[in-house]
Amino acid sequence: MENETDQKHIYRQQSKVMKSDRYHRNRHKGCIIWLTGLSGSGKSSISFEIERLLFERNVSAYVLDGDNLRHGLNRDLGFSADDRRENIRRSAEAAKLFVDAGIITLLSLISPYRVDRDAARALFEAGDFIEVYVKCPLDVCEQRDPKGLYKKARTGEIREFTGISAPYEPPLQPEIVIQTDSQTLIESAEQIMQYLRTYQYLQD
Ligand SMILES: Nc1ncnc2c1ncn2[C@@H]1O[C@H](COP(=O)(O)OS(=O)(=O)O)[C@@H](OP(=O)(O)O)[C@H]1O
Ligand SMILES: Nc1ncnc2c1ncn2[C@@H]1O[C@H](COP(=O)(O)OP(=O)(O)O)[C@@H](O)[C@H]1O
Repeated sequence: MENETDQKHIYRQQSKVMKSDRYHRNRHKGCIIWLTGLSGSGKSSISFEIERLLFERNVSAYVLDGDNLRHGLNRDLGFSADDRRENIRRSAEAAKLFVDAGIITLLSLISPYRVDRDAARALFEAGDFIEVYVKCPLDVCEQRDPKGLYKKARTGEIREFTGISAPYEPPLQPEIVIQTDSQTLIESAEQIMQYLRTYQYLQD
């Protein structure tokens, strides 16, 4: 690390507001719901649907969407394995700030490499990280092709496209698996809402 010496002189500052204080005030926990899956599997649709459902219940929730982050914070990054790793690292660090603030944070990123997702998980306390595998066969994603990207990947106009010319490693032990080729969007969102209620992320 180029600034290892400088890092030695940086100290963590402690908030006077405890995590439990926020939980009691907000009546819900802060956590990260990490949605991983192929392009077109349904990550964004599900995230924004849950954000709306939670908002209607007066729960603080916010979506950090991979596409949107790549317009700002991550605009300098492409799709090589190294750039994806940095994309995921920065996004996870940003999400951690939201979680510390007590917000239910939905992060939808293809995040194709297991090692990168595991590194993200390691940033969070046990129970604060909910990995959701948004599972959908490649041929169904390709048929949906909501942005016409698979077509471009097949002609070679887009290189290193996940599922076509770059790998996707499915999670081994995600907290939730959502099968979006056999469910409606509403059913998929409800599956995550049910998890939040069952494990008391929501108090009422
Ligand atoms: N080469 C390549 N591979 C995959 N995806 C591509 C590529 N080029 C552009 N896009 C568009 O970028 C979105 C994926 O960005 P992410 O930040 O989620 O990707 S990653 O987590 O860093 O792998 C992805 O969004 P979603 O379709 O919502 O998944 C695509 O719209
Ligand atoms: N159960 C489901 N959950 C989420 N999306 C679904 C589902 N069934 C069909 N879809 C459709 O699949 C597409 C998924 O696109 P999108 O949410 O942009 O995926 P991603 O963010 O993973 O690229 C949308 O057109 C959506 O309406």
